[in-house]
Amino acid sequence: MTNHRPGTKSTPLYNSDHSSEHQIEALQSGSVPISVYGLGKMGLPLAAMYAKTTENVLGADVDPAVVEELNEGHCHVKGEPGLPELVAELVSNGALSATADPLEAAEYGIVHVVIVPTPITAEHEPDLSILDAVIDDIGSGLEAGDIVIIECTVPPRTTAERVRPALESTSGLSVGEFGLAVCPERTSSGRALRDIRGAYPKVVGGIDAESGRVTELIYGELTDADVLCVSDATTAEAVKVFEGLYRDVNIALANELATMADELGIDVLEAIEVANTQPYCDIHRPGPGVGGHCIPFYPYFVIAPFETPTPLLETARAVNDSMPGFVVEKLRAEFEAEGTTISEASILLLGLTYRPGVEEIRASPSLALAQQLSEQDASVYGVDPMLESVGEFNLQRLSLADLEDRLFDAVVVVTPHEEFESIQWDELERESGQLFVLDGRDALDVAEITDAGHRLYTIGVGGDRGV
Ligand SMILES: NC(=O)C1=CN([C@@H]2O[C@H](COP(=O)(O)OP(=O)(O)OC[C@H]3O[C@@H](n4cnc5c(N)ncnc54)[C@H](O)[C@@H]3O)[C@@H](O)[C@H]2O)C=CC1
Ligand SMILES: CC(=O)N[C@@H]1[C@@H](OP(=O)(O)OP(=O)(O)OC[C@H]2O[C@@H](n3ccc(=O)[nH]c3=O)[C@H](O)[C@@H]2O)O[C@H](C(=O)O)[C@@H](O)[C@@H]1O
Repeated sequence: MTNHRPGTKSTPLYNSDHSSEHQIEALQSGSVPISVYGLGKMGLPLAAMYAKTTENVLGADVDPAVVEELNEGHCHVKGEPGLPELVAELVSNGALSATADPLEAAEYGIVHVVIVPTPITAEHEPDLSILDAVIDDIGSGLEAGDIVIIECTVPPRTTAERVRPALESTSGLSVGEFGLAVCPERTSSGRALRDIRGAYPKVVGGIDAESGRVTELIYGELTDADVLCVSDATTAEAVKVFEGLYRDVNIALANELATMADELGIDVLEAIEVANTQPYCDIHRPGPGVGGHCIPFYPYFVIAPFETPTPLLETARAVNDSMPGFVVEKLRAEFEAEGTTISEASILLLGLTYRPGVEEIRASPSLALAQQLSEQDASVYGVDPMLESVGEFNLQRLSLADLEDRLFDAVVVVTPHEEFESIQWDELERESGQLFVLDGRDALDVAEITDAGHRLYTIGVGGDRGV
């Protein structure tokens, strides 16, 4: 991969004297080198889409295995339709390559796209240490005419008050000499290429007007959808976080209503489905918890850094975090009702990642479930076809094949991977009495479970639908 820094074929976009048409032509012809920092579930598809458009992307990732796999034309991200083929094509034609040295990428790119993890700490504070490290790397290679685009999700005001001063101090340049903007990634794993290509508008907010203009021009070439330019960088950050807050609060509403199913004596899922026929109603789906490193984390990007009280966000987090406990209590009550105890039980968790088809375990409900069940001395087992190792979980790993000759007292459907459709429920048995099946995601065929003679409890439905 040759270096296209200014002085050769490179064409800076920020403060460019060229026409927009010339800038777009330069972008499309490989004269605008792009550096993408973070080649994970979001960064790799994004780098690929940038490379497809600009033919000149250097990805940077601190994980040597990620870099090595990419440079061999392999796609380390699972479950993204079209991505393996696209990565292979782009690497073979020289449009995409990777380095384990972010400093090399900082020297290389004119456009610097940042999409690294922005997790929270154990104390529920935003952890921007990785972002800080990348920004320091970029600052060391930043040149006049460059632009930095923050795609990772960050607390509002981060770009204006944390990223900008850091870039200015490490580069010795000021905004006005380089650009800085926010274009939050709104994509979902499992449909990343479709989403990035344009399932919905891209949102762009610049630290200054020229940054907004350049970023709008770039994403206008990347996406088929609209590019919505908002007032400033902080507004763009807030748009992304607000989407996640809406989802967490809405899921909490569904979960709270689901816990009422037994007392109401109705199928709450049916009530939700019919309520949602009203165009102003969009109650989400209840479940055994809310996982991933997005939805459960984003509320803390507002709760922690700001003084304004956020009782709704905190209550929603508490409701969603209580759902694994709701499942454990259901199991305990079931065993108690039959005269046994959870401490004598052998319990199987089906699905350990946070949602089907995505190889991510952060904040997965199964983490809390395994921990809480183990604390009650239950024997806990877990199956997940997406995971090679389950060291983070307090349970014993089983394969789907292992289920044939095992006896369980209860099975909990936490994350219904499509591989579980092959389970022969009539072959699952308990040493004595009925197997108790708790369906956390309304994923099972009721008749199949009850015809097999098992007891079924579905979150949101209660214990006796269809039987
Ligand atoms: N996963 C998702 O569904 C979505 C995630 N996002 C946001 O995108 C960002 C990234 O998320 P994911 O791609 O899911 O994370 P990920 O954990 O899948 O990938 C992150 C990648 O960054 C690399 N990395 C870590 N430190 C680095 C550094 N200092 N320099 C360069 N690379 C480094 C890691 O090795 C890893 O390959 C986060 O801010 C997240 O909130 C936004 C929309 C959707
Ligand atoms: C509004 C929205 O759909 N946001 C998406 C979300 O993707 P993510 O991969 O986190 O999946 P998700 O479907 O939100 O699920 C998160 C968690 O919530 C649970 N969940 C989800 C929806 C629901 O009705 N009930 C429910 O319990 C899921 O099981 C999972 O454990 O968060 C992504 C992100 O911001 O990282 C975002 O880009 C995605 O578009």
